[in-house]
Amino acid sequence: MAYEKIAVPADGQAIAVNPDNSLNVPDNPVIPYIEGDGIGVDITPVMQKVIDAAVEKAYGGERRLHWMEIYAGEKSTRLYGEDVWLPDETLAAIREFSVAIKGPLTTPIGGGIRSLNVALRQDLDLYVCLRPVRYYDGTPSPLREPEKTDMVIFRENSEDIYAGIEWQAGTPEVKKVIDFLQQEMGVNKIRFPDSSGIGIKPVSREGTERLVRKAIQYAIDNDRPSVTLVHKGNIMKFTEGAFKQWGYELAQREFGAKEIDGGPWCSFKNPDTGTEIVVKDAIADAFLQQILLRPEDYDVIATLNLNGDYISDALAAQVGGIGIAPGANMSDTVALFEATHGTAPKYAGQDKVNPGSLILSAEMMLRHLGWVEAADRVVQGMSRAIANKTVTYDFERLVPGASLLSCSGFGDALIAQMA
Ligand SMILES: NC(=O)C1=CN([C@@H]2O[C@H](COP(=O)(O)OP(=O)(O)OC[C@H]3O[C@@H](n4cnc5c(N)ncnc54)[C@H](OP(=O)(O)O)[C@@H]3O)[C@@H](O)[C@H]2O)C=CC1
Ligand SMILES: O=C(O)CCC(=O)C(=O)O
Ligand SMILES: [Mg+2]
Repeated sequence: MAYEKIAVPADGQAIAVNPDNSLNVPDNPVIPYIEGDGIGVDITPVMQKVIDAAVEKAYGGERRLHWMEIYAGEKSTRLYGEDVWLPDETLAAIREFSVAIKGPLTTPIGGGIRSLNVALRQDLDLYVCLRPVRYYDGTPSPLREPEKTDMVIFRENSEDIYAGIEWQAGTPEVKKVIDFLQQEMGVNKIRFPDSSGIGIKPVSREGTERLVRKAIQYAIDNDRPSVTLVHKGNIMKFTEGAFKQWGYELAQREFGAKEIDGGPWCSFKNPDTGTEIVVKDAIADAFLQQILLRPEDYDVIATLNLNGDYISDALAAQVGGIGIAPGANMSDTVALFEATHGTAPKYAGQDKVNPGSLILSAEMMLRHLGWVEAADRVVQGMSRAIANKTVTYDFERLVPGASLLSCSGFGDALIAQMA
């Protein structure tokens, strides 16, 4: 496809998706990347340098990523025009090249601009937000035994209140919605109808099933002992309660799970290893205290969009903070890797923040490509740099005796530790 502002590297090749959704990865794949707003300018080049070094060390020049810049957010408005936050060709490039990575993008609070991060997920139907949470030795943590936190979050990425269906208080539109609810639906529980904004929370069986299916399959493929459906179904019965119900039904119907002691928990044998996988559920508020008190009880987490957003940052804090928490947004054919944190605007351009989150997101990307030798080197470099206490400000302020490195300095320390 011909692009207007995107320069496709002449010596790179597109990753192809096979009919069974596996990837056909050439040795010179083109990887589209969005630099990101705020600290994107600091962390993205460091991530690229670390990943290039890991690939070089692993494959000695036989394999190389060909980075291709694509645009979204403030940089896009400078290039394409002041109202163009997410150009069509950015979406087209991610679709064409199948695997991409992005820095964080700003979403102003209130006002009319909706989240570009959410828009990317919705437009590309990247319905899984995958966020693994694990401990690296030496990382500062508020827990006594942080190594017991080892979870993988599957956050539903396309529905829930993130669908952005809402109307502002005081507008004719919200009045129409409230009139409809009161007059035609018999609703009499809107406490202050004249000054309410209204938001809608769609949660479907299809959306739930495709997410829970991925979470259970991940538990099978990675020999994990449990999948926990996290919801607030006691209050939101037909959305979060239905998510739980549909999740259990799917586990029984598609994976042959059987109820334990009359249910609703159920379990089945991993077809690959024969070990038992338990499918259970937890109510979101109780879950947030359980992860602090008994993190070892939880492995794979399947949850709705808003819960997943909260849980991601809370769990990240247990093992060092959002500065090193990685993630990916995935459909069956496209994967867009991204840090869990945002644009941290007060640190933008200072070469200060931790690039670990984006680097570990790229490490997930290498694994997704099947380039495990390079991915392993990234983990090795990260583990050793942290264990050596050569860290960025966020860790340095919490670790006695640590040496303070800049964002780029940490990238270099990580590279120096790779075999
Ligand atoms: N996927 C995305 O692109 C996301 C975008 N956003 C957007 O980002 C903007 C800012 O959001 P905000 O709520 O401030 O959240 P941020 O995640 O940007 O920052 C919150 C705090 O987290 C810490 N932090 C974040 N990133 C790093 C890092 N790389 N290294 C070390 N510490 C880090 C800093 O803590 P401290 O002050 O203690 O140093 C920072 O002040 C908003 O517009 C929001 O919508 C938010 C989340 C995700
Ligand atoms: O899009 C945003 O501005 C925030 C998104 C977010 O917090 C997340 O995806 O974790
Ligand atoms: Mg978030």
